[in-house]
Amino acid sequence: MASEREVRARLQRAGQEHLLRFCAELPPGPRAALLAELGALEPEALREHCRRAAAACAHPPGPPPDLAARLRPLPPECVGSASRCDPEMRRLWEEEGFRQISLNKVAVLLLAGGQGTRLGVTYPKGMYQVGLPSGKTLYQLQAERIRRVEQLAGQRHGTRCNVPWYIMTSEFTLGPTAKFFREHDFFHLDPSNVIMFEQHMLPAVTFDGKAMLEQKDKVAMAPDGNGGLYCALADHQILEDMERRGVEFVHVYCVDNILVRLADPVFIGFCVLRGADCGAKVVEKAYPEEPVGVVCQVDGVPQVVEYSEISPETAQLRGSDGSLLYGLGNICNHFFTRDFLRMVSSEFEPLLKPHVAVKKVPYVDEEGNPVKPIKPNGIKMEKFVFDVFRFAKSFVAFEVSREEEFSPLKNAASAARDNPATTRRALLRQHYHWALQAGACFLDAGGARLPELPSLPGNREPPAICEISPLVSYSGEGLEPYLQGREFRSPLILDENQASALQL
Ligand SMILES: CC(=O)N[C@H]1[C@@H](OP(=O)(O)O)O[C@H](CO)[C@@H](O)[C@@H]1O
Repeated sequence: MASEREVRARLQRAGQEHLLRFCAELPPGPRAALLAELGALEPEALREHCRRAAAACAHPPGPPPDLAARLRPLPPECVGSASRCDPEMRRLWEEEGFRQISLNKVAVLLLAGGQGTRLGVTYPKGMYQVGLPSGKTLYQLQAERIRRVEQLAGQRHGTRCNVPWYIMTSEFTLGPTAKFFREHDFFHLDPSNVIMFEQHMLPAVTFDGKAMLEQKDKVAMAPDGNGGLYCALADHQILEDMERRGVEFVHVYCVDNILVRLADPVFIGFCVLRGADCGAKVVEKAYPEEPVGVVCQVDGVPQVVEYSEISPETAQLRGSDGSLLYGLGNICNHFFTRDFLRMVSSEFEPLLKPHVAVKKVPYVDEEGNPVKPIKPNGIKMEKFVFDVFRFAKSFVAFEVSREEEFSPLKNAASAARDNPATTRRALLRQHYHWALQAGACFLDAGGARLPELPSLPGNREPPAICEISPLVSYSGEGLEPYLQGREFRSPLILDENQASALQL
């Protein structure tokens, strides 16, 4: 381990010697921990990181002044749609997706390094359960969708196949996530097909370019954003692992969308048949200020303009048909070929510009007292996963229905949107709808038929509670043998046991 003198010399080179100001008074254990943490920071990179953070912060906040003039909607030929296409076309995409899955060429990759600050939990978001009757967490729903999609592909092609699950965690989420998976027996997935790896952390920086101490013996560190993926892929030889397994196509997604379709065969098939190296699933934005990035072109190349970086005027622009001009909302579900990921990790990653987030960062003051700031005091620098779209040779966007595929858990219960209640409702409405489509009928306590969904406002609870295990149905398929022509009273929990009982 590096000595204090060595660490001090390195920090001097980075202009960050103040990080050692409490070192002399620390007991041996914490002192060694601090020196180890600081010794791992590469001086030139640290200097550059702090310089960039302060420089970026010196610019006025908000979108770059010339951005609006450089934006264009994506050309229609780059955009496909799952909901507004010929059903035969959709069938072909799905068929192709299943074929690739059955050949073990598809993996999923979860971005799960975030801290869940908005949700207000101290554990990884994937461990959250939104109050479904089954009590399932986001991780469990995702694991079960993987198992079901493997099963469906296997049945179609008479094979046994695997969809490896890569999970990018951070210093905050790796320990608890790994423990949670072990405690739940990997949700009956083969542990050798669940590969966790860690993204980097970067110091938070003051407005004048000084890395911050969170405690006397600990630097205030934050994950380097979901675009930290590309460094992490290289650091942990993940692409080599994919190559060994024969994976060619990767579905990258973020943890919080309760309706996420892992390795969605329709999306995979669409991207593969289009010959795309990079793709993004989108939904139509619900309203101009919705906090989703928009997929569009900047200077003629595909890009996502994040919700924090688009001006309200641009967000409100409408086309001649009255719809939002920049209305393709990014739902953080991306398709990449392994080749594309290799190119990005080995060549283009250094070109990704970090984005600046000004945040409230807990720190210790000059006397060493811990302070919880009430206003933003520090800068976190994050790379964004979608910033690589501009390097694609063939980029496509794929529009899907919000009701079927997008309901993110971002906020605590007190927020009006994207909270535990809205995500639970979105899933239960979907399952109620699937059950009706499969020919089920729900009765109220007095035995009268309950209504179908389309007549109900979007924000209402479904008339009856129906939760369908992903192990029984991935996207509404295959439910008729259990439900057709049958009457149910709320709640109907259709898990594997109930399904077998109903089939008898
Ligand atoms: C950097 C990044 O990936 N931002 C994504 C991501 O936003 P967060 O607010 O960071 O969760 O998810 C949104 C969809 O839920 C998507 O619209 C947005 O562009």
